[in-house]
Amino acid sequence: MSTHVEQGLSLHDITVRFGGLVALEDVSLRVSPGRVVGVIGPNGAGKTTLFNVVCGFAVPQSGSITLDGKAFSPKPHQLARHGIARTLQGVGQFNGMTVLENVLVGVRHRGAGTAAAYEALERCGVADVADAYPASLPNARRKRVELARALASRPRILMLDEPAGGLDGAEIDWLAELIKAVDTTVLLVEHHMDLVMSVCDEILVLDFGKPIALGSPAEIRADDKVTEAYLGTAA
Ligand SMILES: Nc1ncnc2c1ncn2[C@@H]1O[C@H](COP(=O)(O)OP(=O)(O)OP(=O)(O)O)[C@@H](O)[C@H]1O
Repeated sequence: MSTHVEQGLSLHDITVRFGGLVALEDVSLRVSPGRVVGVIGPNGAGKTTLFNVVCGFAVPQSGSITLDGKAFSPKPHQLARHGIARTLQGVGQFNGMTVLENVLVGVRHRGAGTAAAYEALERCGVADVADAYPASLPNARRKRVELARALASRPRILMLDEPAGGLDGAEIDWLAELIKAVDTTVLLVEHHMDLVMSVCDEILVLDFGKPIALGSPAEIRADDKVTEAYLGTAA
């Protein structure tokens, strides 16, 4: 008799429709503990929708999600309770709070405190702006603060939504090193192919909502369907 329980986050045959448009069609994905899993695809492929499903911002018409083998219905306000932290495409920070106060929002519920917030800010190289207001910072620094906010809760699953957006080469290199160094499971939705290829253990490729490939970076690079999907768009 097997007592094996599937650890981590799994999506099973997820379908999401917006009216007549199928944004995700029968998408399955397993995000095992400690892995960095990337989701890529041309514009409109369904990447953000998949991220939104895991965060509870979008509810699938069919399919299911499990967390450590148990049925999971994500709710945005309950993610922290399940050890899931996310960054958003924009930099969703409260402008009326300082950088430190923003990061504390991520740790307060877990009984940790200022030390954990500073540790995350230091790790992301932005402890020097702890007392600044996010709006006064350049985009790249704000994105680092957003990462610090997510990391400060010491999540077991870190979800990153287009973290490379708007960053230059040096910042993307820094981000790649950070993702490789975090000892947590990562689900990364990203356009920047070099970043995805350099940090991911496994990559899911979506095209018009359909999963067209799943494999290691080397397998994805060599997959003709993936090349076709990208060459077939103007992006
Ligand atoms: N709330 C919504 N209402 C209607 N259609 C939507 C909604 N959200 C997404 N879509 C549509 O679903 C499809 C998938 O969109 P999604 O944003 O998930 O793709 P994406 O891969 O993240 O694209 P991009 O790379 O451009 O960010 C697109 O055709 C999009 O127009």
